[in-house]
Amino acid sequence: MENGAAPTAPAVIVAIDGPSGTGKSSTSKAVAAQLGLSYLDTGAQYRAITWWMVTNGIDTDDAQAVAAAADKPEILSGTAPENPTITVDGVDVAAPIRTQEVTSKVSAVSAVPEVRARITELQRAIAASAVTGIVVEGRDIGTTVLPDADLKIFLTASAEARAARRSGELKDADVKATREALIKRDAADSTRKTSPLAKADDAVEVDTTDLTLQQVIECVVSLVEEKRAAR
Ligand SMILES: Nc1ncnc2c1ncn2[C@@H]1O[C@H](COP(=O)(O)OP(=O)(O)O)[C@@H](O)[C@H]1O
Ligand SMILES: Nc1ccn([C@H]2C[C@H](O)[C@@H](COP(=O)(O)OP(=O)(O)O)O2)c(=O)n1
Repeated sequence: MENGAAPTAPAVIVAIDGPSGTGKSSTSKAVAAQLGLSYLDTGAQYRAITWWMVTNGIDTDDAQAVAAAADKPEILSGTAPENPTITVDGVDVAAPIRTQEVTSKVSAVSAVPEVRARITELQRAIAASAVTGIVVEGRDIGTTVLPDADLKIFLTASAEARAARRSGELKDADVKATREALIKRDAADSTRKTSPLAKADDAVEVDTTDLTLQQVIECVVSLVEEKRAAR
């Protein structure tokens, strides 16, 4: 090493994909915090662009109108795992991107190729600038956004477990209705033409149905540490 500087570990890139309610966000944030890595919630970016379309009166079922507006909003993600942030044109949208309206429209907006191209470019730039590394969670991170990630995880869980977890987060939620909405969104996300929700061939699949969140976090931390030790 020149100037006697301590050797620094190369940045580690972790991709975590899977359907809704499998534990991607909670696991990714905790793993990133524990290992001193950045954290990116790519679902929040798709929700943010969907929020912008809704707020600006764009018909989200009109793919051409969505495509034509795809490069208009400026979407910024703060990647500290203890305090992830998201703004659109300078407005904090952390709360409004979680409404039922945005949730019901996000699959249609995120299926539009121009939207995916725009958001994928943002995601790659954020990953490239993460000094110690990053945990990126979504649907197509291991397959499309970061195919050279050091570690790819694909989380799964039964529809029952996922619906129970999601409805536990929402006041007055009906588990049956939540389960139906979640299955419908997963089907739309898995069958779209452009980079659908899919497990990469080299991803490690973890079924979280009968695991506690803590167990899932420990499992992923061990897998990252194994990868780091092997380099
Ligand atoms: N293994 C688990 N066991 C029980 N609850 C979990 C588990 N993993 C996550 N949760 C809870 O389920 C809900 C959805 O988790 P989240 O991380 O948002 O999933 P995703 O990002 O995959 O949609 C959260 O309330 C979270 O605390
Ligand atoms: N990499 C990604 C991440 C999310 N999306 C789309 C598809 C998802 O239904 C929405 C919302 O994702 P988000 O992770 O916030 O969804 P959850 O409600 O946490 O399951 O965004 C995507 O197309 N590609």
